[in-house]
Amino acid sequence: MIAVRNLTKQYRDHKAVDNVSFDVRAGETLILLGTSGSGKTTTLKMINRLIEPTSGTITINGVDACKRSPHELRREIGYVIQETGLFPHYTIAENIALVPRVLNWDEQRIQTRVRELMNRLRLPETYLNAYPGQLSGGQRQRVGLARALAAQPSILLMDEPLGALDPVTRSHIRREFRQLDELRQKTIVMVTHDVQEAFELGDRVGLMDGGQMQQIGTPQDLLLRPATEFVRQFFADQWLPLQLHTFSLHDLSPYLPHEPTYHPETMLLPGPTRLAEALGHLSGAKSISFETNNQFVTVHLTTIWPALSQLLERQSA
Ligand SMILES: Nc1ncnc2c1ncn2[C@@H]1O[C@H](COP(=O)(O)OP(=O)(O)OP(=O)(O)O)[C@@H](O)[C@H]1O
Repeated sequence: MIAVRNLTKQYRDHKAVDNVSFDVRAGETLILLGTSGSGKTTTLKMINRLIEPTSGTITINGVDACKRSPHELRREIGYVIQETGLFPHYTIAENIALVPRVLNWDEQRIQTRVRELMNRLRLPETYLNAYPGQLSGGQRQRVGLARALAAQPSILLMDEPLGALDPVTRSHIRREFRQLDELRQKTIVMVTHDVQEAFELGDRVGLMDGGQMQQIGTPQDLLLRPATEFVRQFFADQWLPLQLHTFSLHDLSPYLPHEPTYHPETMLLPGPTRLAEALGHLSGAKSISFETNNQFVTVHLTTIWPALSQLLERQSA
């Protein structure tokens, strides 16, 4: 869907982005991760031509992005930024309706779409006529996302969309993002410097440094098969929490004692639930269960840690 080839952006004698190539498949979430100044935002902004590349190509659905009008391109690609970029003197409804109005949708269709998005993003309809200043940071962030989704773009670019929020709200909204059907079907490129966020939301992660792509792969690839010493070091101090975000209850299954009966009083979770989330549930319940290969597996606090240690040992062997 998006093919980036040998992309470079040069400012005087400094290469902000240096010969970067990657693909983003339809429906995939690719996270651009890296320290400050590593070239993530510049790469993202070249995709919708907010920044023009010095050299290299970007092809979107088989068409060279540089051969298209930037305005037309940006109408088709949703864009979410940290400060949300909401217009303070427009109501929430007017902010969300911005692109559909530019595209001349009829008023009834706009109203229906605005309400639909507000419902999906859990924004009460009483906020329709409120102004951005009357909302909390987390709510404004949801409005920013609703605005980017309004005209149903197939591609969404997000630059630190949760960067301005406190850690608790951030992790809450992150969970909501993952569960949102509207986002599941989108091709997403998202910039963050938060490693856990990258591992939680990314199908694949591209780690950048000094304008170059150091490695691109699944979270497991980066963690367990680092291409360079830089990649290994980058994740070293968060190795365990990242593993918990990488592996699911399914992955743990071979190392858990399989009890013959399913305890109906336990909390039932889907098998793909990541271990970090499963542990969160387990801390508030005696046990959790999940289904794998047509049988239920029950997990207790006393059985999860030995199983996890075996799983990690096997992975790093
Ligand atoms: N307009 C510009 N003129 C000159 N240098 C620039 C310009 N924009 C960005 N740079 C430089 O290019 C490099 C990459 O910047 P970029 O904003 O892409 O990094 P980033 O990884 O997104 O960082 P952050 O996480 O801090 O936003 C930085 O060294 C930055 O100073």
